[in-house]
Amino acid sequence: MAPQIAPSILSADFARLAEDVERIARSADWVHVDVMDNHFVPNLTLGLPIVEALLRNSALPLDCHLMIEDPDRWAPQYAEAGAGSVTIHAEAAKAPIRTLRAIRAAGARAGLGVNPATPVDGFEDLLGEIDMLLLMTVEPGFGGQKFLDVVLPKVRRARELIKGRDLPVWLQVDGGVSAETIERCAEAGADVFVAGSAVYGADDPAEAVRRLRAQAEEATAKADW
Ligand SMILES: O=C(CO)[C@H](O)[C@H](O)COP(=O)(O)O
Repeated sequence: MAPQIAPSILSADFARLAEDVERIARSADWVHVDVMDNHFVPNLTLGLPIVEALLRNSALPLDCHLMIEDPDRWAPQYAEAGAGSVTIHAEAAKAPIRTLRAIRAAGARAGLGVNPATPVDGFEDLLGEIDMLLLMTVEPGFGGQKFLDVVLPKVRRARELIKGRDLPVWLQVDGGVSAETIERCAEAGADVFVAGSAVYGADDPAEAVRRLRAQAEEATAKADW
C-alpha cells in the first residue's frame, strides 16, 4: 500500500478545529483524532460529540484513536457515528475481540494500538481481527514529544508478523513522526503515519503533509519489506 499521512488534530487549534481540518483536506488521507479521557492517559481532549461535529464538517475520513480506560463501551459508538477507523488500546480493552468485531460490524476499520513497552508478539493471533496495528512511538498522552527510536525494532517485527500471515493489515506509527524520523519508520515497515506537531506546527500544514508523504514514499521504495 502507498504510504498514508494522518495529521493529528491534537496539535491543531481546538477553537478552530473545522478550519484546521480543512487546511489539510486536500493533501492528507485521514484526520487523526486523539480521544483522551484523563484516565488511560494523563490528558483530556475530546469525545463523541466533537467527533460527530467533525464528521459533519470533514471531507476526510476520521481515524479515531481511543486512549481511554473503557474502549469496550465507547468504541462501537464512534464506529456507528461514522468514523472511518477506530483504534482501541490493547492495554485498556477487556474484551478486545468482541470490541474489534463490533467496530467492523458498524462499518469502520478496526485498529489495535499498543504502547511503546507493549510487545506485539502476544497479539499475533489477533491480526485477523484488525485492519490496522498502531504502534505508539511516544508514551501516549501528549503531542510534541521526542520520537522513541527504541520502538523501531518492534515496527520491523510487526511488519514481519503481518507479512508472515499475508494479511492486509496497515501498520501505523504515532508520536514524534516528522521530517527527521518518518524515513526510519517507513524503512522499518510502517505505512500509515500520524503527525501532529510536524504538520500543525508548520507554516503551511498542507505542504508539510506533502513533504512527509514524499519522504515516506521514497523510503518505502528503498525498503526491503
Ligand atoms: O497519540 C498521540 C499522543 O498520545 C498523538 O497522536 C501524537 O503524539 C501526535 O503528535 P506529535 O506528532 O506531535 O507527536
